[in-house]
Amino acid sequence: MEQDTIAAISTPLGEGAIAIVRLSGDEALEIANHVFSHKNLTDVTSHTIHYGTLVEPETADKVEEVMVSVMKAPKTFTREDIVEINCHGGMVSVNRVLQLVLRHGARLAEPGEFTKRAFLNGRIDLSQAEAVMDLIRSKTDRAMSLALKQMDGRLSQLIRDLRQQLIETVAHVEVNIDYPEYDDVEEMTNELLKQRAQYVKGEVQSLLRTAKQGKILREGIGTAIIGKPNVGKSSLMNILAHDDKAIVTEIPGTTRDVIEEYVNVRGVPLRLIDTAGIRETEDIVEKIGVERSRQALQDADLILLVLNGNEPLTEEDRALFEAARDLDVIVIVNKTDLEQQINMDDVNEVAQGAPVITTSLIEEQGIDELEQAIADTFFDGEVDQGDLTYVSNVRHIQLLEQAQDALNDALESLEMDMPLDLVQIDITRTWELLGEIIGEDVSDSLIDQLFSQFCLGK
Ligand SMILES: Nc1nc2c(c(=O)[nH]1)N(C=O)[C@@H](CNc1ccc(C(=O)N[C@@H](CCC(=O)O)C(=O)O)cc1)CN2
Ligand SMILES: Nc1nc2c(ncn2[C@@H]2O[C@H](COP(=O)(O)OP(=O)(O)OP(=O)(O)O)[C@@H](O)[C@H]2O)c(=O)[nH]1
Ligand SMILES: [Mg+2]
Repeated sequence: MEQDTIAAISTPLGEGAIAIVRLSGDEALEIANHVFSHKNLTDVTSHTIHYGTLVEPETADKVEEVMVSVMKAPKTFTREDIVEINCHGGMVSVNRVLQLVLRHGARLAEPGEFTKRAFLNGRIDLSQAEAVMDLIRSKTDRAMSLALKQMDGRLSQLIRDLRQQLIETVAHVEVNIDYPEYDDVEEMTNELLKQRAQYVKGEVQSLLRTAKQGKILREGIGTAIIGKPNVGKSSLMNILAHDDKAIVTEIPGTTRDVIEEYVNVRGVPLRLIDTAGIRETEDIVEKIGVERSRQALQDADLILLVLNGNEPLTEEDRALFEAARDLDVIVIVNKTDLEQQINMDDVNEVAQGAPVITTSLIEEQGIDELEQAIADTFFDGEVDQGDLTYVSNVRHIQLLEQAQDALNDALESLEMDMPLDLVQIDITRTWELLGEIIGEDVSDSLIDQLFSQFCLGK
């Protein structure tokens, strides 16, 4: 495929030891060679790196001292010729190098265009390309492992197998209709279709079942720590994060704003949010903080509701339970090192079956039990089934749900002995929907939109 040569800065902008300007396309080598002195880059062995200087070709003015990697098609990231110029990391240096190659025949790449070329040139499919973006955005170990698996093409392979099954079924039905060998061909075909549709539906459903965990592994569980002022919310944040991120003092109303931190609890990634203690207040700053806490509570997947065991349960506490009513809640009765004033029967009653854990955060008591309760809530006690293929991408989940609907339509038509060509339409539709996950038959505008979400130089 004839492609113009693109260039971009592929490392983050800012000061660093080294920065990379990457070129991809038919003229990558020529362009780089044109501004490189010391050596002819067009006849070096592929996948080698070369020391030299970049110069302004007209004036021979030195622009930068660099290392240049040469990777010839097709065994490259884009399947095109790639040149990577390793220059000194600094805003001016790297921009100079980029400007130099742009002035000598390269075009500035769009966001995601390198990966888009890898897709268009068939090195990876769409779900693998999306995984590249997920990998870059990963904020937890788990999220990264998940992205890596998807880059491997696990999901793609599964989807391909299912599509193969569907297309074979369609072909089978055609043959049966066109060349009926037996008298009861209608019935047999009906039976075959039913079996296959059921099988594919089962696979689609089991993929969808991983979606909740996939989303969690990807984004982390939005976990809000709520409670009255001074009960120990920030102390809990710090203990789970193994870091003194939040300020802890004996003054109620210490936390004024929402503090966020990614933490890993027994393999469960949490996006932990420490909030301002919720109470009626006249202090303007605190008031805003309290409002944000209420918002955080709305957005959360899991609530850690902290109570002070050294005080009786108050109306304010009960109001918090009310606010968290329909969410996953873990109740923490803190400060067990002090005299117990709270009535545990009351707590268990308002908890309505939610786990209740007692802790002394100051003496680090009860932390294990709490961590276990968090893990249990989301993985039913078992952490990670390593070989599951997770779907975590919203686009994929939507397509799978639509495929499930189409399969249900097909099965319903079969149940009602509808004409087989009607069933075929639903099966073909399923085949198309699954194809969109891996990028077969997707429109240019969808492709543009997906890749534009990438960062520059990727
Ligand atoms: N300097 C640099 N480091 C980088 C990248 C890069 O583009 N440049 N990558 C950018 O994301 C990642 C590595 N990803 C890559 C993925 C595939 C191929 C590649 O050439 N694949 C060929 C053949 C590989 C071989 O077996 O030799 C292929 O699949 O055909 C290269 C890099 C991370 N590190
Ligand atoms: N005795 C005792 N004190 C604790 C315990 N946990 C926290 N504290 C103390 O309680 C006080 C308040 O703790 P924080 O973690 O700041 O409480 P908070 O809920 O974040 O408070 P606000 O941000 O003001 O809403 C501090 O003096 C902590 O040292 C505990 O288990 N036992
Ligand atoms: Mg606090």
